[in-house]
Amino acid sequence: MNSVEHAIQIVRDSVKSFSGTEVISLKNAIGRTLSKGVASPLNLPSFRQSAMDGYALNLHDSDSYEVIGEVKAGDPIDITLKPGQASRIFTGARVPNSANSIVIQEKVSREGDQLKLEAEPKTGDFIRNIGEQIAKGSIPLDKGHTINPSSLGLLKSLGIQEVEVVKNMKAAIIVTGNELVESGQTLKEGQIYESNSAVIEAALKSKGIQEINKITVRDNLEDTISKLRTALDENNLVLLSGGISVGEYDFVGQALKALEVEELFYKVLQKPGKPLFFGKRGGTYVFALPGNPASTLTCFYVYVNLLIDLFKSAEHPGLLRVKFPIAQDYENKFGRALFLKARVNNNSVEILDHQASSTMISFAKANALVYIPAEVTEVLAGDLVETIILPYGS
Ligand SMILES: Nc1nc2c(c(=O)[nH]1)N[C@H]1C(S)=C(S)[C@@H](COP(=O)(O)OP(=O)(O)OC[C@H]3O[C@@H](n4cnc5c(N)ncnc54)[C@H](O)[C@@H]3O)O[C@H]1N2
Ligand code: MOO
Repeated sequence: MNSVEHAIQIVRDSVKSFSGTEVISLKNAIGRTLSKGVASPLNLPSFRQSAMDGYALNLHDSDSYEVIGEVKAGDPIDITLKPGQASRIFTGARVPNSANSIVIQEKVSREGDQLKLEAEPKTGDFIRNIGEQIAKGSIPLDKGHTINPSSLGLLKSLGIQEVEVVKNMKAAIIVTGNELVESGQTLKEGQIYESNSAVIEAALKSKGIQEINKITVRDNLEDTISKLRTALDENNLVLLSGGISVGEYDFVGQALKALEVEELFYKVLQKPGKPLFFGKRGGTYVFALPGNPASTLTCFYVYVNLLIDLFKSAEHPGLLRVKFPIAQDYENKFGRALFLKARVNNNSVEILDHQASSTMISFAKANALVYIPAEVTEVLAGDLVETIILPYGS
């Protein structure tokens, strides 16, 4: 059976990054990856700004100043200060051209127009200079950067409204399983509420994928083949949920064969997610994700997430992996690599209860997955373990 490392390498080797680009509105850009660096159209700040509430000074040799005016944030005025004169000023306000220092209001006493300093301000104190954060024409964000809330804020502060990004994948989610029922309906004996498609859809959206087709198939070969065929023709990423194991009603494997999807790997020595399938047909990538909910999401984070990043040439493909000391002893009795739902707390990582592939309870509380290689049978408290940081962990 494939090792985790081999399977990841196959994903890496199979992906051709996509060269198509498009210009999109910044408000739709979360999760999208820049196809070229963004040049700043202005200096940030574009005028000298006060970093504090206090007084703008034209420095001289005494600690006494005369206050001759006031500048609030947003005021366009420029007060001319002679040496020894000051202006009341507030955080974010334009510093008068003639001022060369700001003193904070906690360090002065004021009587009428007379100001007495209780500090020795130096030239440049609390003044944010023009272009100090970002110089006009410089490239604050490079090609390959994936837009997140903070980079969205940065681009907004530069007045940028559109960005050029790599075209993203168009995805289909195919859900198999006769036992599955949409929420809102009454469950009959033997039925469960369908949840994987919502999980996969949310995870895809957070990767900036907006075109997502959700398809449901019955557990029969004809329906699976016909809907899979259409999905393969119309998308470049097809994610199937369930039906990939060895049961008599698991038709996904047969349908993939019938439609000549090239198998790149099937089955990985891992828990959860052993029956994971990865293949390709033309320019379409296909994952058959094992149906157990925690298996589906683990496989998404470890493999699908990586593929999407590689496809759009993201600067840092895949989730961040770091080493943490493990908080407790942990035995690997399975002879498979483990991805364990875990929480990083301060300086260690704790494995959570409820690791079964069928439950999301620990996943919901996790902020990381601990990776234990297949050949490691036991880790002891304090050992460093590879820890994959989850995007939604909080
Ligand atoms: N004899 C064997 N049986 C199984 C093996 C095996 O090696 N030999 N492998 C087990 C492993 S490991 C896994 S993982 C599962 C994966 O099987 P499938 O991908 O075929 O998934 P299903 O059988 O369709 O479903 C498994 C489980 O998950 C529930 N499920 C499925 N889809 C959804 C959904 N969309 N929303 C919520 N829950 C879902 C389903 O009801 C089942 O309980 O196979 C083992 N069996
Ligand atoms: O590998 Mo399966 O995903 O354990 O349940």
